[in-house]
Amino acid sequence: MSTESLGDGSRSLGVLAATAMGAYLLVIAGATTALTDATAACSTWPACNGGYPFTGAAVTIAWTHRLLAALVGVGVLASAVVGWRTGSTRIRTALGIPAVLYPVQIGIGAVVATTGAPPMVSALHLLIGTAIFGGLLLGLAWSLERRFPTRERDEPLTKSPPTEATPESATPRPTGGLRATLGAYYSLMKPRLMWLLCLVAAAAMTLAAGPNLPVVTIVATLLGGVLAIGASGTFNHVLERDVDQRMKRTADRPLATEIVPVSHALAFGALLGLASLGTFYVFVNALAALLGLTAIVFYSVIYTLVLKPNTVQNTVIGGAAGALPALIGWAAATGEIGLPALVLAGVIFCWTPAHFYNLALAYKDDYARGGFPMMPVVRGERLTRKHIVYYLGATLIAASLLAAVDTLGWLFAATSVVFGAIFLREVMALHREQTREAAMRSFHASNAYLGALLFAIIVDALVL
Ligand code: HEM
Ligand SMILES: CC(C)=CCC/C(C)=C/CC/C(C)=C/COP(=O)(O)OP(=O)(O)O
Repeated sequence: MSTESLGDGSRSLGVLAATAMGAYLLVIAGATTALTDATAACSTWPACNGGYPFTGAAVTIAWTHRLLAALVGVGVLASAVVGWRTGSTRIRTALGIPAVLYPVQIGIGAVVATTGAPPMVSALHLLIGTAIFGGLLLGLAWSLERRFPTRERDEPLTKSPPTEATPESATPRPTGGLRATLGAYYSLMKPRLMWLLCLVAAAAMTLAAGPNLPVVTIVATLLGGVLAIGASGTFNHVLERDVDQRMKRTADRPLATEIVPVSHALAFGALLGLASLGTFYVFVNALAALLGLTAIVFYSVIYTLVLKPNTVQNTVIGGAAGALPALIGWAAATGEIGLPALVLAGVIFCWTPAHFYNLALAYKDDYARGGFPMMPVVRGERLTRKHIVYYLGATLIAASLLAAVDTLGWLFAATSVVFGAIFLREVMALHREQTREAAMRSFHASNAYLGALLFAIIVDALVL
């Protein structure tokens, strides 16, 4: 992580970030089967089976874990010193706790290595590792907040009265034509969301069934999902057509410009919804159809009508709808809902605010103009940036839990660490730069993190 360009105090932030990600690497590696196997191959401590040479992959993994643990230990000490120097009680506490827990963790690590890892001791090792990571991340979030206060006005805005807006692109009202009409119906389905939501369902199916799933189930689940997103996206356009006219980002949408009549859009949405549920019911199973219906109703009605205009927690609660494809994928493969599916849904749930709050920052004025109580609008930019760090941390912890409840391996762990570090780097840049461009980079890093993680799940479960 580049610390040179961060300016005064940036080296300290770099130390905190690198130590937090190092601690995370230890946690997620500890949760994977690769390290469990390695522990069995290396039953003496602190050196593995008398020291050199590194005989075989398992012993190499065990050695790497121990050497990395020593390195992170130095980082934890350095972080405690950094925290102490700030003079802030909460930063001192957040960064002091990892320093106190670290020797305990080393002792438990020795027990895990030498006694064949009884489940309770291994679980405690992971739990304390997570607490160390959590302390470091909180210390980082609070240090970032202190180091980079919001440059512009940051008083909470009240729900501002909507005002007229000119479309950002000043799009002339389309005059029709088959191409334009088809394009309008296509955009009603919110196609840009589809790849990632489909990847969620695909990852869940793969986790549940590995390569042993009939092609028809895979195709029907993804098709049913695409149609469900299309239906709920269309209903969302219908319900928000007035407010879309007032927001620059959305003023050129097909219902805001009236290129598509409301009645046609409603019929299109209903058709997509029926096609989705029919596909799920006929080619997959009744549970998948029920979950698909829940997702459509949640996004179109509960999120759009109830949550989005009325509560600052709209994104957090709304994340439950985005997490449903994880349950749909698992249900498609097994006919039930399993623990790994719930944990994967938890990953998506935690990730959603870390994903959307970047856009909420980038389009804060637009959301205020539309009268939506988005986090930066009602609670300010500083708090929103800090919450992005919190939810990023929660996402990483949820991903390590997924490694613990399922048999995921090194590719999954490495992807979460590498793309998590890239995401964290962009979130730190957002704190520093506080521009729309930085918020958009952080938004794209959020999508890259989840996309890569889901892809790694699929490859891990199918190939490795
Ligand atoms: C409350 C939940 C969520 C909110 C409020 C939200 C909000 C948004 C918004 C406003 C956009 C821009 C859309 C556009 O310009 O058309 C967007 C883009 C996107 N969202 Fe979300 N989102 C949420 C959850 C999710 C979930 C659960 C996923 C997938 C797992 C997801 C994946 C995407 C993708 C792939 C894009 C497009 C990115 C691009 O165009 O580069 N979102 N989101
Ligand atoms: C299977 C299925 C139906 C899944 C649905 C999953 C789901 C709810 C995804 C979340 C997508 C979402 C809320 C996007 C845009 O927000 P917005 O509508 O607030 O964005 P806008 O400001 O662009 O209108």
